Amino acid sequence: MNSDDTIYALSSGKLPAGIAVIRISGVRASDVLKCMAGHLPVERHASFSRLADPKTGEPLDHALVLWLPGPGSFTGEDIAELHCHGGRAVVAAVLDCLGAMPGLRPAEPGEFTRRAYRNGRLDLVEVEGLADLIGAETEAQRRQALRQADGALSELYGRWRKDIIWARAMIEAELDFADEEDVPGSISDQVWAKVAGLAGEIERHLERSVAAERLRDGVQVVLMGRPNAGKSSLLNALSRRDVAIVTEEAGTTRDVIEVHLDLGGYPVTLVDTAGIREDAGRVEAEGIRRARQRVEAADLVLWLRAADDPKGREQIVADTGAPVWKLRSKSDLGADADQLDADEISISMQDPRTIDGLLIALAGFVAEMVPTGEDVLATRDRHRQGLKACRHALLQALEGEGAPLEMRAEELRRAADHMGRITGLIGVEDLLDVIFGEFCIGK
Ligand SMILES: Nc1nc2c(ncn2[C@@H]2O[C@H](COP(=O)(O)OP(=O)(O)OP(=O)(O)O)[C@@H](O)[C@H]2O)c(=O)[nH]1
Ligand SMILES: [K+]
Ligand SMILES: [Mg+2]
Repeated sequence: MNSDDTIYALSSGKLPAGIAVIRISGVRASDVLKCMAGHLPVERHASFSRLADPKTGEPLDHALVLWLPGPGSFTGEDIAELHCHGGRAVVAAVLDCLGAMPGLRPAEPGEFTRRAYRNGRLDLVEVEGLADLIGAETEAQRRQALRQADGALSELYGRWRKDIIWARAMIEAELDFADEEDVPGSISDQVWAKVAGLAGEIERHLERSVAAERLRDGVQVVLMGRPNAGKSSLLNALSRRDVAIVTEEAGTTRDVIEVHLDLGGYPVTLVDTAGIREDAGRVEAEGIRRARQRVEAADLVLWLRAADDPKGREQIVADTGAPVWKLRSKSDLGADADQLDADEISISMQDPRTIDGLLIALAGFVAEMVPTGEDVLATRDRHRQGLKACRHALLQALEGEGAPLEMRAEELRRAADHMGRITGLIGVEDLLDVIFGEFCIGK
């Protein structure tokens, strides 16, 4: 794979579609337009053109074409866009012609964005924001991803890195004067006070970022309970879809089933599990093991006991640090309301109001867990690891009081490097394949 090739790909979605957008990036982009559309349009103006096979002259389609010369384009290279009719045969014919042109080859997944990164159009945090924006399923996710893609998080990390570099420069300047006995210590005191302030700021940022990661990945709500408690029925009702199989047979669900919900703009992953019981067969036992595993990562557990199950009460709720909401399911089957424990919520598939009530309560819970407002927060484990390492180096520098200043300055250099690695300014080659592999072809 040559990174200087001109690359092309279908950048729009599944075919057939009304319109298909084919994107070409690289030095040969202008030749593509001249050969296939017969002319190079005015830059950044859409023009209507007849596309033809450059070899045979055979007409292929009528299309809107765009000429977006670098370096001000998305990739920083010359870009041509062909907005053709979205028929499978149309797109196949155009892609065939592109493939037959020398110096052109199909793009790898994420390769357009990779070039944008290489050409300094985006830093790594912005690239990740872009991936999140494409993956965003809810309104709150979209807002958070857009802020990140627009550079708000990069700006914060860039500012912190500059502050650290400044602190190091000041300390190193002090080193140069170290021989002179009566240099007042006040400048270095100020520098260390700033470093301490920054370490505190990073710590608070880390604390709040847990919520941002929840928003990115979705709040995990796990349904548990004995077999036949009505877990799969509840999953279907909450998601208003027929996702999980429901039968009167105990042990119907054997595997973990996930549904993604949008609750008031916030993403929720609802997880249905195998009913927990001791005398399960092999497959079911494996399902129960997986259920217990999922509960470890849960943000909330909904524990169901059926109103007509005398054993329901004995069942011990699984090991979890998450809050547990106790639901008494099938309440239409339980005769007397006094059986309801004070901390139980009563639900029934026969009464849609109970499901609506539960949905509202869930939406409230989820809204509490995810960040509010326009906070700019770390959204990934990668950011968190980098920030922790940076903060650790800052603390080392601060605690080194009495140690040679050279060593403390070296810790500051490390701290700045950790920060630089988050945005991709420093030594990230090993990360690139993972990050760009997240994208689809055509982005
Ligand atoms: N009367 C009544 N029946 C219900 C209610 N909810 C579920 N059921 C019935 O209870 C049976 C079991 O429901 P499921 O949703 O499969 O229960 P489950 O907890 O997923 O069961 P397993 O996957 O086997 O652990 C089915 O026959 C459902 O139709 C309810 O609110 N009222
Ligand atoms: K069942
Ligand atoms: Mg089930």
